[in-house]
Amino acid sequence: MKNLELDLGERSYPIFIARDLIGEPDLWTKYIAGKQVCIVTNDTIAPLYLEKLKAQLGDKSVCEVILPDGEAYKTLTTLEQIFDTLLAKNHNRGTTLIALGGGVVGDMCGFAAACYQRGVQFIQIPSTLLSMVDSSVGGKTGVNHPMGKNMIGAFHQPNCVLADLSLLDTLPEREYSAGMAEVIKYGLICDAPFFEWLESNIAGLMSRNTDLLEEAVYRSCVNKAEVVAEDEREGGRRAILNLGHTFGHAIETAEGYGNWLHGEAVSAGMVLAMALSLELGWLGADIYERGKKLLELAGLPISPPENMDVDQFLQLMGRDKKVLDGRLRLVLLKGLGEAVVSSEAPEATIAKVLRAAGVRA
Ligand SMILES: NC(=O)c1ccc[n+]([C@@H]2O[C@H](COP(=O)([O-])OP(=O)(O)OC[C@H]3O[C@@H](n4cnc5c(N)ncnc54)[C@H](O)[C@@H]3O)[C@@H](O)[C@H]2O)c1
Ligand SMILES: O=C(O)C(=O)C[C@@H](O)[C@H](O)[C@H](O)COP(=O)(O)O
Ligand SMILES: [Zn+2]
Repeated sequence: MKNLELDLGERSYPIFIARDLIGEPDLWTKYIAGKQVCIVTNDTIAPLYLEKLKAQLGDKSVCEVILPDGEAYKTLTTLEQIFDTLLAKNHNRGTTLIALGGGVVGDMCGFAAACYQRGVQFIQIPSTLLSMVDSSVGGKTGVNHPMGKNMIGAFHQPNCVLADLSLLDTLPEREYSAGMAEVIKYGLICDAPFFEWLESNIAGLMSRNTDLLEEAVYRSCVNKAEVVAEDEREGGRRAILNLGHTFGHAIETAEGYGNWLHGEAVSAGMVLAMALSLELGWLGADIYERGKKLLELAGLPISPPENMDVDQFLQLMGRDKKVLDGRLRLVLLKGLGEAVVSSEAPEATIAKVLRAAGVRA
């Protein structure tokens, strides 16, 4: 087992990473403060893991909310199901919510925890690679709006994160690849040795070798925890975690939530961000090629969708949460493991890079 702590003073919490962790209640149920527990999951994950989780909760008073599966349901409307159940079952401020699922369930459960009776505690049990390495850590919670990704949300940290790697045994290949996009992101933005380690081990990782997987999840969480500990609410450095996301969120919104998976859109977005960094003369062509190659070996798309045009891209990118005084701020690379947040890229250069990647003029 590998553990780490996200250091946020009195809101610090542990992240446990190993196989078969749900079955070790002594390790994690102490992070449930009171008697009441509400498990939030979805209709794909519930038949696989809900009973196993409930069996660990001994004398707790447990209820469950089973949401419809999919990014398209990451909405304010779906959230009402959680609030309706909590109220119907008389859950009070001492309740603890448990997110059992991927990033969609985690983001919604976390947001419900941030809002219910103005804030209750919650635990993250991530069940996808993406949620183990990224969304369960750091306290960003929220839902989408038809006009933009994650537009409504809150920062709300969990009490603990339980990354039980055995849950990944049932994860479909496409979803596993999507998670690899965020893993590779850490190498690109802040950890060149990790990027090189990923290059050397990508074949074993794609065949889900347990030791390699544990190491990749651990090193991803270490990187994320370090950035979040320094800048919890994205006043500055945390924005580097957004590499590829201004492009990627535009793709997800344009394509209809769920058609391009988040990790797929981020992969194509990171290639665009690297291409822009190259165009600005900030990044060597060798690093650009290595980044693209690694994403490809992870089974990820490296080009944006063919049906978008440049104006639509730029318009959607203009709604990004990092926009300041009407100017786009993009995460770009000045080298391997050296991300910067910059508003220096002229719109004409961004448009040129989009066209060069095959986006219609
Ligand atoms: N809060 C953050 O910091 C943060 C970070 C990254 C991404 N996100 C968000 O996370 C979401 C993407 O998360 P995701 O990639 O986990 O997608 P997801 O939650 O949609 O899960 C992917 C699919 O896999 C299924 N699934 C989950 N676990 C499974 C398992 N163990 N076995 C079989 N099937 C399983 C799900 O039901 C779903 O169909 C996006 O909404 C994205 O915006 C948030
Ligand atoms: O934790 C962060 O900070 C991130 O940016 C991680 C991203 O991978 C994640 O997709 C996040 O939800 C994006 O946040 P947003 O603020 O751009 O919506
Ligand atoms: Zn992301």
